[in-house]
Amino acid sequence: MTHMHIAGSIHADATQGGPQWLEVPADLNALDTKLWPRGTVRDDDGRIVVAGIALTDVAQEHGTPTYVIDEADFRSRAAEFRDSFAGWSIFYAGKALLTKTVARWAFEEGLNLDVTTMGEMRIALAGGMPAERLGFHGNNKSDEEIEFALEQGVGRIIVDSFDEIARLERACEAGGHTARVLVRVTTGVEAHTHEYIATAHEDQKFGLSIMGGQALTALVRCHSSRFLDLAGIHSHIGSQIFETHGFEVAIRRTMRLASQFRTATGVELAELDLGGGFGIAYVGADSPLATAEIAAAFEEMVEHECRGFGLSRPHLSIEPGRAICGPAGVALYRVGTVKIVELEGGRSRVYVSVDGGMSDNIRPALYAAEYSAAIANRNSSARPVLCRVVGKHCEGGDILIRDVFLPSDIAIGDLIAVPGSGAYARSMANNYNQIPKPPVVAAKDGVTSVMLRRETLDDIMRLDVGK
Ligand SMILES: Cc1ncc(COP(=O)(O)O)c(C=O)c1O
Ligand SMILES: N[C@@H](CCCC[NH3+])C(=O)O
Repeated sequence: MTHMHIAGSIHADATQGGPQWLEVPADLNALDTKLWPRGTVRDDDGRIVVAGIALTDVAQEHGTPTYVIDEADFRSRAAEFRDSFAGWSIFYAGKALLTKTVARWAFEEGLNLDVTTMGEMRIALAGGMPAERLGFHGNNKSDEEIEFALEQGVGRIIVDSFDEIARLERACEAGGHTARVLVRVTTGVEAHTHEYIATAHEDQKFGLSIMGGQALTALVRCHSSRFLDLAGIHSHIGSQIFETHGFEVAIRRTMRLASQFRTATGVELAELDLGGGFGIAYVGADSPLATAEIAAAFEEMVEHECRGFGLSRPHLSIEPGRAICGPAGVALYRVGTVKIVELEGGRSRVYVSVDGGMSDNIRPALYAAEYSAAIANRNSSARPVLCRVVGKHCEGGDILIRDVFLPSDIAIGDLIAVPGSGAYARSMANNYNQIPKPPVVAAKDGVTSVMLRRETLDDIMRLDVGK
């Protein structure tokens, strides 16, 4: 196999769609610490070691693809939010990654949990998260979900529409419950992130508009309901956000809304929930703020707006998901084929196919999300080659990593580890091409334990009850 004419082996070439910013790494064996679970190293044999266990051993024990979650890393990030945002309520967003074990970790670290469906509620409760520590989200909660939440004593329901308010009141009346609610509002903030994960601009499905007046109407409506106990306002501007400006605007607009509510009712709202959205590093060029910096900025912004509107400081909440579980997770794949595709002008591109793809990580296909990767089973002194890491699905867009430098001796059987895979990978996994979903394995002190077992083809076959 020759790599003589591989474009991008010298530098990333924009004419091939290679990003200009992607620098040729000086040492492909070095691990950029901001991308990997804390404490990840290469051992003397060149194997990547996460939480004290070599990924080669993980692959041997659990097969590939597999998601590995470093328990200590998850817990340390949870604790960082708890400690940096002292006095705030932290709701870990279970949509990012939820298993019973993960719910228990969140609980043990003093966090609450944000859930969006019956399934998430059931897993959270089964993991020992007390119902009163759950915040129930969703723009189309079913009667069944609402009744279940009320019966279990879910701590708060974040209402998203007038239909839901009416549905919730009916369920409260029928079951003799009172529901503590927050009203999810759209602040009109254009969060600097992918369109599909920005959630506060006007023209999308979540929340009730501040600008259009529905948010205030909904707050007053909940306040005057004998079945609802209005806690306050909820705003979530989007996800994978690196700067605080969008939050600043959201805080100003929600505080203004709280002040308008006070004018309308004479009552000050007790709580403001600012949602999640804190970005993480997927590639070297990403530089997220430290949790403590975000907390300090938020405190200052809230204080400023409270002063401006003459409001007392409400109880504050946030809902980080990705920032807690994302960096804790690594996806492990095995290389199955390496193909050199000839391009125009005598150039070529290296396609490295792994044994997973868009069924276990839909994010690159859905959001053009970027990832990085490293060979996990060995060191290599071969020169860096710009590669495209692709999956095994029947889809040209089944690209896991569009551009990444890997050593030119990458070969069949090598293990590829993709950091930042703890969030929204397994939780958004699907069975495209009837591929079973990979397991999620917790790693701690050199030992792994399966949190979610690998789906089997039998599981999939059993669903097919046709003749
Ligand atoms: C209401 C709500 N809260 C919290 C989150 C968690 O977001 P992230 O994982 O970006 O922190 C989301 C997802 O975007 C969400 O929709
Ligand atoms: N699923 C999105 C983010 C969260 C959307 C939920 N509101 C992602 O993978 O980045």
